[in-house]
Amino acid sequence: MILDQIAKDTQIRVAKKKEACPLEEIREKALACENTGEFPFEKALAGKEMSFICEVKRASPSKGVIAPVFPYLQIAEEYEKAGASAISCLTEPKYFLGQDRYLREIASKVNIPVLRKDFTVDSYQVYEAKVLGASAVLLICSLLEEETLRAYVELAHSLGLSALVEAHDEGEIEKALRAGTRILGVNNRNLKDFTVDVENSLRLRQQVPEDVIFVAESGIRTGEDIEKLKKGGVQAVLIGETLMRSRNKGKMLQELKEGKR
Ligand SMILES: O=C(O)c1ccccc1NCC(=O)[C@H](O)[C@H](O)COP(=O)(O)O
Repeated sequence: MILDQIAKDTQIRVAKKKEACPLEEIREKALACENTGEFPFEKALAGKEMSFICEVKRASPSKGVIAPVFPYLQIAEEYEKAGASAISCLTEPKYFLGQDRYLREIASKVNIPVLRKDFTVDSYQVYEAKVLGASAVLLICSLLEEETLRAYVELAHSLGLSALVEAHDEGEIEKALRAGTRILGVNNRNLKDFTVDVENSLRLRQQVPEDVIFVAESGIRTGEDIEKLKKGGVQAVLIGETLMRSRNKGKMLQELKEGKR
């Protein structure tokens, strides 16, 4: 499956990074960063209204290049201005054409929290996310053993980072909850055939307790999708392609928020 290939390549990427800046060094840098213990990402999603995590994404394995022109800072600012709750920034370079610097620059430019969207397979990446200025990291259940998942959730929390733990099915939701997640994302994209179905979030919503923030991820295209998810008790949505392909991203976000599109 594509996820296994991405994970293998990520391990190689992290090993190279460790040669340039060893784990102990990145750990010290992360510990030297400000930690107010306030968890801005979690706070941003915890309101009564539906929260919008808007993604800055150049490409993806399923869609190829989505944004041949990629003014990432401008996009992030447009999202913020249009009322995004948080930004998701891809840093994976091979399949998503992401860069660490996109995250660093965006996090220092906007006043809303930024999620580091990467394929976390090593604690190194959690420390690195903190150093880059992220407020949250993505942890994908299927990439991590339960004990490792728990350890990374705890590590993120100890650094003042939130963890968005991503699940695809009932079993992974149970695993995420046992690992102590406070924010659970259900990915509507089937990573075997890349089909998307927002019903996946609605179906799995019942399994997640009310005190855990529930995020629906992927394949969200219309105001109708948003309304359906709202009615189903979903607190936040993560939207990438629909916004990235729009010529006027701010307007698109506003219309989605109003349930118009
Ligand atoms: O999108 C892919 O092709 C993909 C393939 C393998 C692993 C992850 C993948 N997507 C990452 C995401 O989760 C999305 O970027 C995110 O949920 C936004 O989805 P969308 O709104 O459909 O762009």
